[in-house]
Amino acid sequence: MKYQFSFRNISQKFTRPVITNHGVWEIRESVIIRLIDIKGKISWGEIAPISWFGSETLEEALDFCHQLPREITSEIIFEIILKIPDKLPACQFGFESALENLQENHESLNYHHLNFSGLLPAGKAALNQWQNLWKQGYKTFKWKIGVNDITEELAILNLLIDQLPESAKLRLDANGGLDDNAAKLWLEKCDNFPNKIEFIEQPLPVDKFSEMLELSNYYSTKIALDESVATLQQLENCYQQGWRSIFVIKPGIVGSPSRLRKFCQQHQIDVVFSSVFETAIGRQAALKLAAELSSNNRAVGFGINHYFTGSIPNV
Ligand SMILES: O=C(O)CCC(=O)c1ccccc1C(=O)O
Ligand SMILES: [Mg+2]
Repeated sequence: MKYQFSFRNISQKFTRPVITNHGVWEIRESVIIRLIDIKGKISWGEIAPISWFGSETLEEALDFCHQLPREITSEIIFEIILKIPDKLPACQFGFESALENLQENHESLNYHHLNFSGLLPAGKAALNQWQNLWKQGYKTFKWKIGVNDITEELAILNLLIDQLPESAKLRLDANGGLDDNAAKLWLEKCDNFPNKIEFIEQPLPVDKFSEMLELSNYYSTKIALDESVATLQQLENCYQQGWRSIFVIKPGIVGSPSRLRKFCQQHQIDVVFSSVFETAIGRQAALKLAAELSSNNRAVGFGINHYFTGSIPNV
């Protein structure tokens, strides 16, 4: 049995640039891969790296694809996929999920029971955007912080909390952009609204693990690690070091789906699944994992497909 392998680099413009503590993100590039088996059955996969988040770069992913043969026998395809190095986590996800797609029928796919979190724009733009998402059924929102001056952001948070309906929940995502003092200010503030704030995501940079562990023991507002657990190795590491609060998992860059399943089944961790702004191809594979492995009924950070202008290009 033989598989035909091909791939293509695609790029899409965000409807509105994504602004985080890391800067302004305007264009999403990824690699779409295609496997065709001998019967002509086609399966897609997506490699959507975010190098500033700890995955490989797009160039490294493309280099990996370039060195693969265009025709792969079934004996070696599993070999290849199992041997993708850990420094290429987005490739591990793309290839393994493409192969899984070939092996199963799609009717088993059902993630309609999941709740979704909607992503608000940073800054005061959040104040006139949540209504739109609320109308579409979102009850959980995520707002980026650590982007503007903290006094200004804390004032916007007050307004946002006043405006949001009783049952709405809010997550704050600092993308590692706070210092110790700012993190404490935010956590103190959030402790005053225990029914409104679900958690603060990645308050401090990745190298400040023990400080975040300390903060999570001191404040009642939950802390979710995101950048700190971008890949499976990091996830395993933070778990070993005693993290028992929330873990954000971005399947698109975390690495091998089968290894992720194993980890989640072995350890009862509190997880939030989240997108890497992938196309419908990566999204479907990621949501499948979210449906299987989500815990505590936490909303998944996958908004709707309104991130990009235009439709998904032909591949
Ligand atoms: O998690 C979500 O709710 C949306 C996705 C998201 O915020 C995100 C998307 C791409 C890269 C980084 C992040 C992030 O959580 O920091
Ligand atoms: Mg985050």
